[in-house]
Amino acid sequence: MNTKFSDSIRAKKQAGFIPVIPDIKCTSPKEGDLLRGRDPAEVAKLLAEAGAPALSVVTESKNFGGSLELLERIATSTKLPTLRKDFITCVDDLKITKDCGAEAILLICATQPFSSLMKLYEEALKIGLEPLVEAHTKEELILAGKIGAKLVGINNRNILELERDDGTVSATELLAKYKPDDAILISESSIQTPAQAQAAVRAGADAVLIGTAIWQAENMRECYLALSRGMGDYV
Ligand SMILES: O=C(O)c1ccccc1NCC(=O)[C@H](O)[C@H](O)COP(=O)(O)O
Repeated sequence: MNTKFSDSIRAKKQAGFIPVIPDIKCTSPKEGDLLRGRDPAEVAKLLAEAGAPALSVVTESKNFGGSLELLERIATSTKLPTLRKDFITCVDDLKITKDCGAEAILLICATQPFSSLMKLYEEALKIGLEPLVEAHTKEELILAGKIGAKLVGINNRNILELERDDGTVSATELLAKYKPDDAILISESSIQTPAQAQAAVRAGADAVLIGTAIWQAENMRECYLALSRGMGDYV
């Protein structure tokens, strides 16, 4: 059985690194094609070998070019705990995610009312998936606390604008203090440099989730290593 998503993040942090979760995303609604001919599963392998504690795979197809097949390929080939990022709306989505071999599932506060979020949260735990509850405002972080979330994300961008807005790490700096006390906090999106990854950690994040900067780097491995050390002038 794979290590739990949250345990893997904790272990990387205890080893003295910034736990950087690479986001395997084929297309960015803002930047276009990120693959540029590369096989995303091979990239996932490369980043796993560079020391990633966990992976995120965007499965939404229309805007991000993802798929469940890709999730399954990556979850089964890397053996790293894998998060499915998509707009999850029903219990069937959870079962399918588990069947693909994922360990964690994204639940977005902005996309549904409290009652359905709560139901999905409880069902995810029953099925054996760790729910990452994603917030973009103070109110949503308070909601995450009411749900009892132990894994919380601050998306520095507004996902309802499909990543076309210019988020910055200052969203994490402003909001981190509202996260539930005992939750692991992940700062997501718009982190481009080691200094920004450091800033997220200084603000209270336990981990960062980074896609575009790694995909656009000339040397993905070196970029990954610089981000996880929080230093260097890569990117
Ligand atoms: O995060 C979401 O809510 C989400 C839901 C469905 C599809 C995609 C979604 N987000 C995309 C991302 O997670 C970003 O790619 C990720 O945070 C990395 O951002 P960046 O480093 O700016 O590419």
